[in-house]
Amino acid sequence: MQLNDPRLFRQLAYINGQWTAGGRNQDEPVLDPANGEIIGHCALLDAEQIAGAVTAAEDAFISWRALSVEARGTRLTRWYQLLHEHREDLAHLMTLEQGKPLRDARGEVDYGASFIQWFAEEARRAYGMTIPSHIPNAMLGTLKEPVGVSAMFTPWNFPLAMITRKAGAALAAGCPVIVKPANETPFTALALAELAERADIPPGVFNVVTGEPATVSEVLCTDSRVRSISFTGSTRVGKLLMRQSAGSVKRMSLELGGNAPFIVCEDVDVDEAAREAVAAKFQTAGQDCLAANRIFVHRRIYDRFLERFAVHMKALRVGSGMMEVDIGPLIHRRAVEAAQALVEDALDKGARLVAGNQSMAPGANFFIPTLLADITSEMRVFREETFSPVAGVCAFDDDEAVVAAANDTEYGLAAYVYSNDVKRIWKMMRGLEYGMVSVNTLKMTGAPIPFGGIKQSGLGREGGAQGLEEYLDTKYFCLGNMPGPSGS
Ligand SMILES: NC(=O)c1ccc[n+]([C@@H]2O[C@H](COP(=O)([O-])OP(=O)(O)OC[C@H]3O[C@@H](n4cnc5c(N)ncnc54)[C@H](O)[C@@H]3O)[C@@H](O)[C@H]2O)c1
Ligand SMILES: N[C@@H](CC=O)C(=O)O
Repeated sequence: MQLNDPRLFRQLAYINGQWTAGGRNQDEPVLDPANGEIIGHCALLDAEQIAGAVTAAEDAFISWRALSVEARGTRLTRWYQLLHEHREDLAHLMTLEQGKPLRDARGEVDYGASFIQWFAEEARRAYGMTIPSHIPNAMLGTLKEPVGVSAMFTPWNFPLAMITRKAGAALAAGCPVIVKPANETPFTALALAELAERADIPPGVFNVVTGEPATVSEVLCTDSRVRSISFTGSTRVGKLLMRQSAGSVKRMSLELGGNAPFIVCEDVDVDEAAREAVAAKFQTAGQDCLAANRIFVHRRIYDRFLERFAVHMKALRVGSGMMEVDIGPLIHRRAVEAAQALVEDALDKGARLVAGNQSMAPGANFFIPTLLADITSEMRVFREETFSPVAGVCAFDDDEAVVAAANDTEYGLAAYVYSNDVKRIWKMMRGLEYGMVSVNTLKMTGAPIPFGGIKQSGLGREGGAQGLEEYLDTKYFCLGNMPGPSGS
């Protein structure tokens, strides 16, 4: 691997400021999804080593929380700057292990770094309040205090930004962090640890543990010293972590699956809406919790929309993320097989294949963008998060029915509406049971916004002022028998 700074490529876990090999030196290979070649190995820590990370974080909590908000902010700002200085290396590492096009990986470094900068500043505004007293001669109020050791499980689709969106908030709030990156993408996380060390984030404050997911989650979710669990990934694993954490009643932040509806009304520019829908569907090869999963198009423009969608979709270049492409490989072969199974299920149940020829795939882990028309709610492609470049489209006739169809899912993360009629937009936006609704634009995320879902898409919010709250407890105080305003 050719990095400008080879020290960013770390194959050991990072605990208490020490690069740590697995128990009995155990490790596992990490593969390049574009060609299946081994990029390197990551340590498989045992339960005792992971408990050691909790001890280190708990010890570090005392001095980290005691630092002034400026002192923590200075270190976070330095970390943010280092991410920018090493943008190219971080993007290369990310493309190697995740597969996304280099251009997208560079975008993710910028996106991920922006959370660190945001929270370095936002922590200054962790205000408590005073409360007009109902008790004679008492002063009432609240303080904000860090929750304590925070463990975070992060996914392979955004190996950098999902760490910084959680860790930036926790560190700024005064909480030490233990990150468990996805086993598919540990190297970006370990490079972040190297940069955290260079930014003078003290030992024990930012730890990265790698290992068997079940071993790591068993330790971190059941240890009562860990006060908060944050997870981004599938709803299935989110529920598992909730169950594991219930015994020690932890703070839970969950950013789980989505099944985003993308609603296109008949009053829009059809070609433009089709172009946007293609971008919304195929970002990160469809492996994105915000990806448009069910595309509802008004019947009056349905045929033209399908035609324009197919044109824009076919223009997408598929290949290794190291080349000039729009779509890289899926994360592994299982994901390709899962996509194929979704397509077969839809075709068996009457969907129409408009475009998508899998025989053109440039390798075993690639999936050619596929467009299915006339999907129905009986099909898996409608009910499940496809997490692949498979687009399902269906026609609608009236607004109330489309909102009801869009809400016909256990998920509630993001929804898109395209229309030029402000009253219609407002009505749909209020009716959609989603944590985030984006109108006439794809670009909705960023550090200042409260990212998150309702229903089985999760709990809590990341980013914005709300993102900091996830790592703060409210302490109420009542000072009794105080002198009155006159000093009496
Ligand atoms: N919301 C997101 O950003 C996001 C990201 C990745 C995956 N997903 C979901 O995952 C599905 C496909 O991905 P998959 O097959 O890898 O899903 P998965 O649920 O098997 O795994 C998702 C992630 O969870 C981790 N994981 C698995 N078991 C765990 C455990 N016991 N403790 C802690 N972590 C554990 C894995 O390491 C992996 O990184 C998609 O349908 C999508 O819903 C969502
Ligand atoms: N694309 C999302 C991450 C979920 O997969 C984001 O922008 O945060």
